[in-house]
Amino acid sequence: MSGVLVLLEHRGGAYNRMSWEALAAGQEMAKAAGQPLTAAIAGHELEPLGSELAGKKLDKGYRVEHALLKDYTADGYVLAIEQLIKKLEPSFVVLPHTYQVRDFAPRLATRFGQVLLADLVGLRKDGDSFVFIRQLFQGKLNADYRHNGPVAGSAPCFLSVQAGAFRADSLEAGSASVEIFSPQLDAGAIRNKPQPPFREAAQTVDLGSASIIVSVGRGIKEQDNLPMVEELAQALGGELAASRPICDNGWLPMERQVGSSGQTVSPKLYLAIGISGAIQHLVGMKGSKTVVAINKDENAPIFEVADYGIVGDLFEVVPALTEAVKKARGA
Ligand SMILES: Cc1cc2nc3c(=O)[nH]c(=O)nc-3n(C[C@H](O)[C@H](O)[C@H](O)COP(=O)(O)OP(=O)(O)OC[C@H]3O[C@@H](n4cnc5c(N)ncnc54)[C@H](O)[C@@H]3O)c2cc1C
Repeated sequence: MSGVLVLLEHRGGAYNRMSWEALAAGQEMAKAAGQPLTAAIAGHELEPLGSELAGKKLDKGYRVEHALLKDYTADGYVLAIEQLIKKLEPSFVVLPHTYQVRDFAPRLATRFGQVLLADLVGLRKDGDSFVFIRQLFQGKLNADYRHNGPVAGSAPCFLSVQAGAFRADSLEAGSASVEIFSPQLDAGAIRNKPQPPFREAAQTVDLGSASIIVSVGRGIKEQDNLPMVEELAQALGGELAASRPICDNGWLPMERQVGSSGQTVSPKLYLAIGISGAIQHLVGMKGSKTVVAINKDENAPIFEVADYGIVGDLFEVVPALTEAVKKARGA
């Protein structure tokens, strides 16, 4: 038993970004452990995706192909991938922490008497083993986890990695052979009916292409206070965005949500106003060129990713900033 197996996810004939991030995590682990790296996709008629996978640095790729895998079902995926894992006997199985993975991966791990170590934000090598890092209490604590394995004959360690925790742009290119693996599947064993996939957020507002974003969090306290932040966004010529609680409250539409279950943005300027900086928010905006945070708590995690921080009451700072911007622009 040896090696790292990464399971990639695809939809509509394309991989999602988080799959490449999971593969980057797999490359890092394989390199650190000196173990082979394999990667797999499951579905039907996956040739173009297989060719794309062949261009990455890995030892081997697999297309887990069956007509019954054409549409995703948890039953189908668990049965098929279980067979691949039994054939390859990897030490680690790495997945992106997507909604689909949350649906089937715990059951897959249970088949091997394992749990899924979910939503990792990092890992490090410690002697012969790995330490995996997960966040607790809304990102206030980082916890270290170890797996007892790998030992001969033991089941693999199942891991899923959080969006943004590894960088897809650090993925190494290469040339790998990708072969077809045909699992034995029986229609009677697939009890789920394929459903339309869950969508994180409707994207009618394209925050992804905005160069200035003014983002507001729970520090704003009430919906009635939002126009104050809107005015700053307008003065700067930027788009208004928000953390999840603001959208969950219905104060702003879901498409303005930034984060792991919202949009991923990388503007030139990201203003975080009354946002604590939970990891689920940070993964959606940490690619921003310049981050300015306004928060009354000097220990708020947002300051760790901020280029400029203003420790203060947003109800004083925001109107003053809007005034200053208007003045500077001669408005
Ligand atoms: C599966 C999952 C997915 C999630 N996806 C997302 C996501 O996509 N996007 C997202 O944002 N969150 C997401 N979350 C929620 C996330 O964990 C946090 O709960 C959320 O980001 C917190 O939002 P916030 O920073 O606005 O609120 P809080 O954490 O409550 O922070 C409010 C901040 O405002 C500051 N503040 C208060 N009053 C003032 C004032 N007068 N002046 C200045 N500062 C003030 C406080 O100091 C505090 O730091 C997700 C959670 C889960 C479990």
